[in-house]
Amino acid sequence: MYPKSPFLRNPLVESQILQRNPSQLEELMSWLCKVPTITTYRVNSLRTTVPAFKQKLQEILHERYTQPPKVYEIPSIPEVLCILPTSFSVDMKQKQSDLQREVVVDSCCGAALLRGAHIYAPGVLAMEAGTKINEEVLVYADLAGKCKQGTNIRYDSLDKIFLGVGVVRMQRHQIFGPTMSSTAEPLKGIAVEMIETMSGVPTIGDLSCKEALLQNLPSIVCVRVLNPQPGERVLDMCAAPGNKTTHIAELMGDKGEVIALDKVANKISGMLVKITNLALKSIRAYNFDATKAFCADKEAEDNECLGMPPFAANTFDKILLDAPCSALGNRPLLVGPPNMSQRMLQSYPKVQRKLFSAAVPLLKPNGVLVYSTCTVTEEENEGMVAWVLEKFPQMRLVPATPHLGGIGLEQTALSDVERQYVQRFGQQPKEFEGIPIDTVGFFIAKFIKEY
Ligand SMILES: C[S@@+](CC[C@H](N)C(=O)[O-])C[C@H]1O[C@@H](n2cnc3c(N)ncnc32)[C@H](O)[C@@H]1O
Repeated sequence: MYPKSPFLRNPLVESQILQRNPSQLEELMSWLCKVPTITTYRVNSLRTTVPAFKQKLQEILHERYTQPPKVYEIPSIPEVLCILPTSFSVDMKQKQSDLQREVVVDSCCGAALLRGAHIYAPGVLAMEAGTKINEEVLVYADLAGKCKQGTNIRYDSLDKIFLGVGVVRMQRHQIFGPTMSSTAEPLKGIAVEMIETMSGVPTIGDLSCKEALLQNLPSIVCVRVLNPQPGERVLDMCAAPGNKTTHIAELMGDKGEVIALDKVANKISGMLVKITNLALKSIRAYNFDATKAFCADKEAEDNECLGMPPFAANTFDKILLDAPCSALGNRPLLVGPPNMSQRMLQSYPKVQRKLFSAAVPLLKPNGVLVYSTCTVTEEENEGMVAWVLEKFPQMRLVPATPHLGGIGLEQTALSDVERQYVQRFGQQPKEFEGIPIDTVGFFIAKFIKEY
C-alpha cells in the first residue's frame, strides 16, 4: 500500500540524503514511507501521575475497542506512556466492497490519519455529492497532489491510496460551503471521524491536555539526554512550539531559569499561551534570532534572573539546540515536501553551523549542549557533529544516554566510537529493554564543553 520512496518525483533530492552510504538509501526511503506503530504520551509530572494518566488512556481505549491495545511504560523514561497498535476490528476488504462513497485527503492529512488522527474540515479535498451525516465512507490519500479542494465526484487516480474507514460528521456544505473564500473564517471541527486505518494505530485523535502531551518518543528522549536539573539555567535556542521547553521546565520541577528563543514571532505568541496555560513560571520566551544570542561585549550577569537576549559568554549550564532542519524524519512521509530542492537541503547545515557558533560561547565550562534534528540526512547529523569536533576543540562528544535509538551511520567523518555515542532513530534495533520501538527519524548528539 505504501510508496517505495517519498521522493519518486524528486530523485535529485533523494540522492543527496545519504551521499556516503548510498547502499542504505533504498531501505531508508521505504522505512520513511511506513507508519511508526507506537503512539507516545509524555505525562506532565507537575500535574498528574503516570498511573493516573495510564488509567485515563485505558478507559478511553476500553470504550472504543473490544480488544483494547496495550499501554506500557519505558523504565528509563518514567514520564512516557506508549500505546501499541490494535488488531483489526473491521474487515477492510469487505468494507471496500460494501461502502459506496469516498472521501479524499491530501498526503499530509493522510499521514496524520495513519497515526491515529481524525479528519478535520480543512483536510478534506473531495467528498462525493449526496454523502450523508453518520454515513461510513472509504478514506483515501491523493499522493499526486492533483485532487482539487471541493471536488464532489469520485476522484479516480492511480496515485490514491486507501487509508481506512471513517464516519462522516459534517456535511459537504459545512466543509466546502461559504468558507472556501479567502476572507472567510478558517474551517473548524472534525469532518470525518476515523473508525480504523490500515496502520492499526488506535484512532483516538490527540488527547493532549494539561496532564499529558502527544509527543514522538525521540523528542522526549532528547530532553532526557539534556538531563536538566532544578535550579539550572537552560537555553532552548529554537524552541517553538515549545514541546521540549515545557518538558525541560517539568524535569526541573519548574525551579531555575529556562530561556526559550524562536525567530518566528507568531510561534512565540502561541508558546506564551501554552506556558501560561501550564502555569510554568521558570520559562521566559523571546522572539529572537538565536544565531545572534551571544554578545561578546556583554558583561556576565550576576542577577538572580537573566535580562533579555543577547547574553554574555559562559551564561548557561545547559543548551538545547533542536535545530531547524529538513524534517525528513517525520514518518510516514508519503510524499516528500513538494518545494524541497537540492539548494534548500544544502541551506540547513549553514544555519545549523551559525547556531552552533552562538551556542558554544554561551555555555559555561563543563556545561552540556544537546544537538538534535528530526531529519535523516548525513550532512545535518553525523556531518554536523564532525564539523563541531573539528571547529571547537573545547567540545567533547559524550554518549547520548538514555540510548533508545540506533548508532550513527558508517563512512562519515565520525570514528567508530563517536558513532556509538550519537543516537540515530532510523536504523535502531526494533526493541529496547524488551519494548518495541518503532518511531520517527531523529538524531541526538551530546557534547560537554571542557574549557
Ligand atoms: C525543530 S523546530 C523546534 C521544535 C521545538 N524545539 C519543539 O520541540 O517544540 C525549529 C524551530 O527553529 C526556529 N528557528 C529557525 N531559525 C531560527 C533562528 N535563527 N533562531 C531561533 N529560532 C529559529 C523555527 O522557527 C522553528 O520553530
